[in-house]
Amino acid sequence: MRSYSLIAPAKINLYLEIIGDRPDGYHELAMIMQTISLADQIDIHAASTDYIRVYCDHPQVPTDKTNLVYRAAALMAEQFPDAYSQFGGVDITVKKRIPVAAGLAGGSTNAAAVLVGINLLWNLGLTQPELEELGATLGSDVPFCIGGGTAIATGRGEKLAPLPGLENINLVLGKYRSLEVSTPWAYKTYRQEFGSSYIRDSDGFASRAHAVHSGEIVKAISHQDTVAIASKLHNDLEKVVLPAYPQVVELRELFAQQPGVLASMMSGSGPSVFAIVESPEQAEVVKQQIRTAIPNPDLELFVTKTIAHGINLAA
Ligand SMILES: C[C@@](CO)(OP(=O)(O)O)[C@H](O)COP(=O)(O)OP(=O)(O)OC[C@H]1O[C@@H](n2ccc(N)nc2=O)[C@H](O)[C@@H]1O
Ligand SMILES: Nc1ncnc2c1ncn2[C@@H]1O[C@H](COP(=O)(O)OP(=O)(O)O)[C@@H](O)[C@H]1O
Repeated sequence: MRSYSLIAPAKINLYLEIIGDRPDGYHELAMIMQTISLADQIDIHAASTDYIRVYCDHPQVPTDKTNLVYRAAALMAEQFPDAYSQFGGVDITVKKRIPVAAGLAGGSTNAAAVLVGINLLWNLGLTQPELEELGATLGSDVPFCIGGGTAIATGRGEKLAPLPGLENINLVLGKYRSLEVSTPWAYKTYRQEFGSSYIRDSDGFASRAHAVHSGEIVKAISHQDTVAIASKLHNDLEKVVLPAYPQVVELRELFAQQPGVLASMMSGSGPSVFAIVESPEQAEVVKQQIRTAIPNPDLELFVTKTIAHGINLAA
C-alpha cells in the first residue's frame, strides 16, 4: 500500500508527580498517562519526490522542520537510509482536532503516528519497543503515545509499565484557544520555585523530601473504581501553571461545581482542564452548562472518554 491513514489520540495525565531534577536538564517523574478518544488524523502518502512535506490546517501548527511530524519522518529517513532511497519521500497531512500547546501531547501523538505509519509504508517490521526507543529521542511523551491505554511512566516519562486499561470513563475537556503553556517554561518555573526542597545526591540527582504517593490511584485503577480514581488525581505542575493563569483556575472550579462531576484537574503542563463525569449524558449537560456560564468562543469544549489503545489505522 502506498498510503496510510492513522488515528492519533491525545492523552491526559491522571497523576503527575515531580520526584526530582536530573543532571540532563529534565525532571524525574512518576506519571499515570491515559489515552482519550479526542484524536487527530495523520495521512501518510509515498511521494513522487524524495522530500518530506508536511501539511496542516491549524494556524498554530508549523509545517516546517520544527513540526514533530517532520522530525519523526526525518528520523526514520536517517535511521533507515536504504528504505528511504528505495521508497522515496513522504507527504504527511495532519488533520488537527487536539488543541495545540494544551498538555494533551498533540505533537507527540502525531510523531508517534508517523513512526508507526512509516514502519508500515517502508515494510521495516520494527517492534513496538523498537519504535518506542526511536520515539524517546523525539520527546518524552512519544513512547507512551505509540501503545497508549493506561500506563505508569517514569524516568523523564519514557519508561513505561502498563496498567489495566480504563475504558469509557466520561470526560469533558476545556481549553482556551488563545492560552498556550510552554512545557519547558512550566518545568523551569517549577525548578525555580520548588528546587530548594530537593535533596541532591553526589551524582547530581535530586529527590523531593516529601513525595506524594501514586500507590492509591494505581490501586483504584486496578479495581476500575472511577470514584476512587477521581479522588486521587494529582498534578504537581498545577502549582506553577494555575497561579499564572486565573482563567484556568476559574474553569477548573466551575467544572468541579457541576452535578455529576467527580473531579477536575489540569492535564500535563496545561492549560487544558478535564472533568471526570459520571455518565455520557451528564457529560453533555456539563458541557452545555459551562458554555452557558462562559459564552466566550475562545473556550473550546469537548466531550470525550478514556480509551485503551494508542495509534491505530483509520477505519
Ligand atoms: C508535561 C508532560 C506530561 O505528560 O506533557 P505535556 O504537558 O507537554 O503534554 C510531559 O512531561 C512533557 O513531555 P514532552 O512534551 O514530550 O516533553 P519533551 O519534549 O521531552 O521536553 C520538553 C522540555 O520539558 C522539560 N521536561 C520534560 C520532561 C521531563 N521529564 N522533565 C522536563 O524538565 C525540559 O525542559 C524539556 O526540554
Ligand atoms: N504536529 C504538531 N502538532 C501540534 N503542535 C506541534 C506539532 N509540531 C510542533 N508543534 C509545536 O509544539 C508545541 C507544543 O504543542 P503540543 O504538542 O500540542 O502541546 P503539549 O506539549 O502541551 O502537549 C506548539 O507550540 C506547536 O507549535
